[in-house]
Amino acid sequence: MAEPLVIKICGIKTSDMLETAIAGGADMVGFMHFQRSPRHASVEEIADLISQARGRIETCVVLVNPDNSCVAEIAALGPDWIQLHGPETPHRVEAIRAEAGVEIMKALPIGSAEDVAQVPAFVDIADRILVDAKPPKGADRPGGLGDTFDWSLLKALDPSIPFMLSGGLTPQTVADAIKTVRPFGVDVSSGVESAPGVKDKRLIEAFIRNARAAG
Ligand SMILES: O=C(O)c1ccccc1N[C@@H]1O[C@H](COP(=O)(O)O)[C@@H](O)[C@H]1O
Repeated sequence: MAEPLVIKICGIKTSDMLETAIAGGADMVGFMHFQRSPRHASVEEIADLISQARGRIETCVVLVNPDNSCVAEIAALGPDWIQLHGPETPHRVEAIRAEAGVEIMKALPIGSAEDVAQVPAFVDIADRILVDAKPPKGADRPGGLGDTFDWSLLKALDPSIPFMLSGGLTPQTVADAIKTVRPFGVDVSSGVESAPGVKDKRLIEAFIRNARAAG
């Protein structure tokens, strides 16, 4: 039997929206710890959210090219996952994984066939691969921009490599994405917001409902 689709709602900042994701049936929530993000949450806020979520839904803290002290501070909060969403090399991902002692999801930006060719180098190092839209030149952050990418590029990926899909997904597009790309899971942030950093209960519920129906 096929594995059930993993649904991740990312950029949660409030207790209410965490409850919405849990009640809606998401598998995983993400908390951003990156100052330039409109979804940034402090270490203290993330600690409270992880406590609220523990044993109810998987938690993931998103970091961008973190130094060792940041990794240690976040790992001490006991998330299930750390998502690395910066230009971390395979060597650095390996070191962070050893340092953190939690599962690592490596986000990889996709904008060309060359980007897809980078994916296999991370497969045996990260616990999970997340593919995302490559940000435009000059973007102030490497993700969470609501941009999508040409999913047909992923046809070049070895079909035995499981991955999660992100990048501009919305309640309206997630079913098509699942049917077209056949990812292991889906991840959304901007597409379930009414304004940057402001999650919308009805959009979160609709995203989960539509993803489940398609997956
Ligand atoms: O959300 C952000 O601001 C962000 C900043 C830096 C790195 C990653 C970020 N977001 C992650 O990007 C993907 C896709 O997001 P979207 O659905 O296109 O908005 C997702 O994992 C976000 O959590």
